[in-house]
Amino acid sequence: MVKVKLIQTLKARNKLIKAFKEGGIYKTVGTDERKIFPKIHQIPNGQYDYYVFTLPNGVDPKLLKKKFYVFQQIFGDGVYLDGEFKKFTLSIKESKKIPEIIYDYPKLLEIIKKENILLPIVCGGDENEKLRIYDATNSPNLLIYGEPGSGKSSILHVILSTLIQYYSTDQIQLYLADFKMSELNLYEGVEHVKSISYLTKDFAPALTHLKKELTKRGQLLKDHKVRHINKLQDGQKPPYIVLCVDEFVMIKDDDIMTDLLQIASLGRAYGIYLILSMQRPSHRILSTEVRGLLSVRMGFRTVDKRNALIGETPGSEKISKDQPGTFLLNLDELAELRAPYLNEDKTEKILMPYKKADWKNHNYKKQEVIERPEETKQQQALTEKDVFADVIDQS
Ligand SMILES: Nc1ncnc2c1ncn2[C@@H]1O[C@H](COP(=O)(O)OP(=O)(O)OP(=O)(O)O)[C@@H](O)[C@H]1O
Repeated sequence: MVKVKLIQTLKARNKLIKAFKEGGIYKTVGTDERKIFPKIHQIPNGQYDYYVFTLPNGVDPKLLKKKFYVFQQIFGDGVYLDGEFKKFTLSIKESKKIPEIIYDYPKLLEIIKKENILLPIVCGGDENEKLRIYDATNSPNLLIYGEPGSGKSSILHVILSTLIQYYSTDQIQLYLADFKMSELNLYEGVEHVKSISYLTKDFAPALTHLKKELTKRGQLLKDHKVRHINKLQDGQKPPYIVLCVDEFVMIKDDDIMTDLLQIASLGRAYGIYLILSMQRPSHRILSTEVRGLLSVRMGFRTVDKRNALIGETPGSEKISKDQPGTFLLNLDELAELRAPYLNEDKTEKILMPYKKADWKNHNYKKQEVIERPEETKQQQALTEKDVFADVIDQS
C-alpha cells in the first residue's frame, strides 16, 4: 500500500517536472548548463489536489503565464495556476462530468408542482442528474454570463420556453431584448411575448411602458393594502412580467440603464423580474448598484479567473470546454450544474402551438391606447416608500 502511494507521488512529481521541462521553466547554471527546476513543496495526494512550488531566483514569473498552455496540455482543461512572484499553486480540478441533460417538460412540471414554485426558473441537473428549479418570486433578478459557446442561449431557451408552456397569456408576459439580433427572434409570434427589441431605440419605449406598469401596480397594491401581487385575489392579480435582455452590455445609453435598474429594484413586489445575459462580466457594466440588484448568477465557462470573480462564480473559469451547458449557480451557495440542452429547432417546435398569425411586435402599445386618461396622467415613478408608507402589512 505504502509502495503504491510512493509510486503515485513519484508519477505526479514527474508530471510536473515534465511541464517545467517542456515549458522551459527552469534556470541553467554552470558550464554544463545544469537545469534547476522550481522547488516542489506539495504534490497532489488523497488529501490535496494541488501542487505548490517556488521558482528559483532569476526565473521570470511571467513565463508561467506565457507557458500556461503546457500545463493544460499535460494536466487537462481543469488546471489552474495561482500565485504572483515566487510561490505558486497549481490546482488540478477533476471536472465532475455531469452528463448531458435532456429537456423534459413533464418532468420539470412535476418538480414545479411538488415544490410549489410560483415563477419557475429552470437551472439544470447536478452530478446525480437531480434537477434544480428556483422561484423568481423569491430571487427576482438573474445574471447569466459565459464565453461564446458556453451554453447561454440554450439556458435562455430552456427558461423562456418553460414559462411559455407553464403559464397562459393572462398569467405571464415577456419583454425581450436581443441586441445581437441572433437568439431571440424565434419568439416572434408567441402570444406571451409583448415586445422583442433588436435596437436600443425600440427598447427605450418598452421600458417606459414597464415603468408606467410599475406605477399602476404600485397603486393596485396600495388600494388593496398588500405588499406583493401574490397576495392579491385571482382576477385582481396582474400577469407576471419577465424582462429578458440578451447582450445587456450593448446598452450604452445611461437613461435606459437607469430605467432598467429602477424596474429591477422595484420589480420583486410588483411581479416584474429581470434576466440579463452577457459574455464577459466587467466592473464597468456590473457597477455596485447593478450587482446589488442581482440575486442569482449563472456563471458558464468564463475566459479567466478575473471574469469569474467579477461575476461572483469563482471557479467558472475552470469549467471544461468539453462540457458546454455546465455552469456554477450562485444562489445562497455555489453549485455546479448542467443545463438541459435545447437547440433552436427543438425550441421552435415547442413554441409552434403558441404562435399567433396576427401577432404584432411591441403590442403593449395597444394596451396603452385603451388606458383611461386619468391613469396615464399619473406617470411619475413611484418609489417603494411612496407605495407602502401608509400601508398596514397584511402579508
Ligand atoms: N446544456 C447543454 N448541454 C450540452 N451541450 C450544450 C448545452 N448548451 C450548449 N451546448 C453546446 O454548445 C454549443 C453552444 O451553445 P450556445 O449557443 O448555447 O452557447 P452561447 O454561450 O450562447 O454562445 P454565443 O455567445 O456564441 O451565442 C451548442 O451548439 C451545443 O452544441
